[in-house]
Amino acid sequence: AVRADTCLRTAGVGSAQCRKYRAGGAMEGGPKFLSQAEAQAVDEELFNEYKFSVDQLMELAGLSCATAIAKAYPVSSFTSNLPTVLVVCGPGNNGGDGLVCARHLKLFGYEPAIFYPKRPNKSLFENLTTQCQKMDIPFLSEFPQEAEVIDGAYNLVVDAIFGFSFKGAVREPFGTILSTLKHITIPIASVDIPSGWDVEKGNPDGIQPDMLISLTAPKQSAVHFSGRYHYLGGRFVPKALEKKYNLNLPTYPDTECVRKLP
Ligand SMILES: NC(=O)C1=CN([C@@H]2O[C@H](COP(=O)(O)OP(=O)(O)OC[C@H]3O[C@@H](n4cnc5c(N)ncnc54)[C@H](O)[C@@H]3O)[C@@H](O)[C@H]2O)[C@@H](O)CC1
Ligand SMILES: [K+]
Repeated sequence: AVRADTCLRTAGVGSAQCRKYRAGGAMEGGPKFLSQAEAQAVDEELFNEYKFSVDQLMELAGLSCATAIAKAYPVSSFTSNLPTVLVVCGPGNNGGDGLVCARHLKLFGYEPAIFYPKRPNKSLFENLTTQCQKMDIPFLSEFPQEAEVIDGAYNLVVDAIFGFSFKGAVREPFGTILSTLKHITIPIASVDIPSGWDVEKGNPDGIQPDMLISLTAPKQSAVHFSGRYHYLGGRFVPKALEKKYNLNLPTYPDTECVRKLP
């Protein structure tokens, strides 16, 4: 859990950010911020004990991301002719969330394009890819090298490269991609964790997204998120599992699949 001393070190005594946290873990009255091991344990339990399938939870996760994006960046807020969005997908389940998110964004009236350079040889990801292709969502064959090209062609970048299983130094081609994303001026919406950030410690030299959609529960690195919009999504956690891990999740409004966090 996030400790008050981490908060004191990074935000300073008496800062608004610091006062939000208390020793031992959670934000005052708010959700617990998970370590990498806790996030992986909750994940395993959802699949092994509660018998959810990956497809099920990925669909809800990706829908949450598209919904949160539509709330923070409605199509009408974009100034360009077309509501274009670039969705960058990584090699694991975070990338799968990105594919689902792109499909729902298309249904919500956006014009997503996907860059998906490392595709796992599994039917789950192949099917999600086919669904997007058949919905006329273009897949880019190359990543734009210049930040200005991305700024000119898109209104928003969805970062679905790495989630809670990211470890160590970023390997190619994602190092180059993240370096370019550090220089764009359009907003980045990160799925679960800003890619390239240590799941617990963050990364002060990494990308600085404008939006973070924490799935299931925020991870410890979310303390370092300084963008405008922090949403919680993934409204699928059974009460007994929430209790076991002391997740202290906030309630979602009526039938919403996301909620804004302070
Ligand atoms: N537990 C949950 O509650 C759910 C999790 N979901 C998503 O699943 C994500 C976790 O998915 P995964 O466990 O598949 O892992 P990730 O998608 O976080 O990443 C794993 C992939 O990244 C690669 N990788 C790791 N470190 C790297 C590095 N330094 N350089 C280059 N490549 C690296 C790994 O080889 C692997 O292919 C979550 O963050 C969330 O987005 C959702 O799909 C559904 C529900
Ligand atoms: K991400």
